[in-house]
Amino acid sequence: MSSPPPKPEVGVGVFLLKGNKVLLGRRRTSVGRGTFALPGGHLEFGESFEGCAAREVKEETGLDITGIEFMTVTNNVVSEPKPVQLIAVLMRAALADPHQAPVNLEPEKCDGWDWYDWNDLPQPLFGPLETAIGRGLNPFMCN
Ligand SMILES: Nc1nc2c([nH]c(=O)n2[C@H]2C[C@H](O)[C@@H](COP(=O)(O)OP(=O)(O)OP(=O)(O)O)O2)c(=O)[nH]1
Ligand SMILES: [Mg+2]
Repeated sequence: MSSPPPKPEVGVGVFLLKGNKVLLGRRRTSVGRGTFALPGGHLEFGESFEGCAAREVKEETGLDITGIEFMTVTNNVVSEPKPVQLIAVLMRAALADPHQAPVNLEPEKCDGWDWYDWNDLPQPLFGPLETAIGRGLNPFMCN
């Protein structure tokens, strides 16, 4: 008998904006390894999207964020290294302290954080992020 398909995962990703730049880090984890993605992670039981965004950014970068707003939801099936359906709630936010610098607090998951010009994003982007931007998502535009 074949095993049942895996349950979809719910994640929250954060466009952290500074001037015309966005914070990205290259993933070391198996899903999307080697691609540039937003800080973020899995929604915990009972958590709000804003709460998850603030917690994950703090855990991964040490940064405190403010002005956290919902942008959109993505829904992707990734087949490597194993099939998984990723539901990502994408938020945007700003630095609470514009002088605070990111620290790579989970080096087993990320090569390091850096600010990238929105008009000159690094490649390759994490698939679900690439898809959302390719559809016209722009966190610098009002919605
Ligand atoms: N970080 C991040 N995750 C994203 C993006 N787009 C997207 O679909 N996701 C999905 C992939 C994962 O299924 C989910 C959680 O993100 P993650 O892979 O960074 O999770 P994590 O290890 O930091 O989380 P955790 O288990 O420690 O809570 O969100 C994105 O741009 N950035
Ligand atoms: Mg993460």
